[in-house]
Formats: sequence, C-alpha cells, structure tokens
Amino acid sequence: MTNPRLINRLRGGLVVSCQALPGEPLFAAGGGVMPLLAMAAEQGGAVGIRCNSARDVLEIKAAVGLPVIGLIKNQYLPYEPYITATMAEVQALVAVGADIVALDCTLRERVDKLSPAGFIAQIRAAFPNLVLMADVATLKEGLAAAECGVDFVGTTLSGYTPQSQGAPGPNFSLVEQLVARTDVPIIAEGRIRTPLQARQMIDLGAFCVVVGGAITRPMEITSDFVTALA
Ligand SMILES: CC(=O)N[C@H](C=O)[C@@H](O)[C@H](O)[C@H](O)COP(=O)(O)O
Repeated sequence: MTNPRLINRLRGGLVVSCQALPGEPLFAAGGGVMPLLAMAAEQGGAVGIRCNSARDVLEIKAAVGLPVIGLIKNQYLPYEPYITATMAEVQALVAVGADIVALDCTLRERVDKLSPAGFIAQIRAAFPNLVLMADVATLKEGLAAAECGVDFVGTTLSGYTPQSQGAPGPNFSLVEQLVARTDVPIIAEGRIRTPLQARQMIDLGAFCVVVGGAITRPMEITSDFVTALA
C-alpha cells in the first residue's frame, strides 16, 4: 500500500464522479462547473471525487478538501483503451496534484503496446508512491492488475468492452468475485443508479463505491425519466 492514510479516507464511503465531456452542456469551455458539482458532493458527505482532465483535477482540488481520483480520457484509435492510457497523461495528472490516478488495466491492445503490467511498472519507476486505481472490465483483468501491485481495482469498465459485453449493470457478481479472490481493495463503479445498490456493493465487500451519472449527469437522468414516459 502506497499511502494507507489516503486509502483509509475512502473506506466504506461514496466517491462522486464529476465528469462532462466536450460537447456536453456541463463541460463548459471556460471550466468552473465540475468544481460546483464536487462542492455539492462534499457537502452531501462524499469521501472523494473522481474526475477527468488536468483542468478539472486542478479546479476541483482548489474547491474541495477531498481526495481526487484523476484520469484523462483520450481516444487513440484504433486502440480501445481511453482512460489514462499513456505515460504522458499520468505525468499530467501528477503535475496537477491528483491524489490517485485511475488507469485502463483491461487486457486490450494499447497505443504504447505495453501490457497493463508493463505500464504499471513504468509508472511505479517514475512515481513510486503514486496511488493507483486499475479500471477493469472482467475478473481476469482485475486479478491481473491486483498482482501488479495497484492500490485499488475498480469495476469501472464492466459492460463497456467486447470482453464484457452484456455484463449486468451494476455488476454485483464481478465485485463479489474480486473481493473473494484478492486482498486488494475493490472499488465498485459503473452503472450504480440507486442508494440501495451502493449499499449492496459495500455489503458484498467493496472498499468504497463510485457513482457518476446518477448524481452528476442531468442529461442522463433526464433521459431515464423520458424513456420511462415513452
Ligand atoms: C465507462 C467510462 O468511461 N466510465 C467513466 C470513468 O471514469 C465515467 O464516464 C463514468 O461516469 C464513471 O465510471 C462512473 O460510472 P457511472 O456514471 O455509471 O456511475
């Protein structure tokens, strides 16, 4: 464990993912919106924030006192991994003070042609004390990442990769199996829509829970209601 104090701050709690991509209304070219969502999350009792881009890490760190899980989403087509998939992005996140860096640890071919193990080794060589969260989609990927000495494994990508297509959302069984097979703390993330589902994840042994869209994406919430009325 690279930073037990920081890790313990997240235990049993809710991390709120505050993200909007370019093209979404809340992205706001001039910034300033994600920190407001993060402040609301902090006031509501969240123990951490997850966010995308160096800009948002910087702005959110200035606005709240919570640990920030930073990532940078970038497409490197035809390669599929897009969550902090290069060393340059890790460096950018460290430079703006991300407390934890989330990175793609699926077993898909990456733009740098490294395996997740190779990428993690490269990161550890440059930043030995950096706290790392491995975003995975399957049990095999989660166990492989855990073997590489990451601090957390998150179920973030379950249902979003060819290897996990059709997986249920939220994926309770993936969390349950990871908890049973590794001592690395498991973060339940992805398609958690209700407080009860979040509670169930903790009861299954998740270390903490990340919720995004159900809290911070009004477009997504609206469309759920609209679909129900159609
Ligand atoms: C698949 C992917 O790119 N997930 C991203 C990872 O950072 C975010 O877009 C999600 O909002 C986040 O994982 C939280 O999940 P949900 O919004 O379902 O609660």
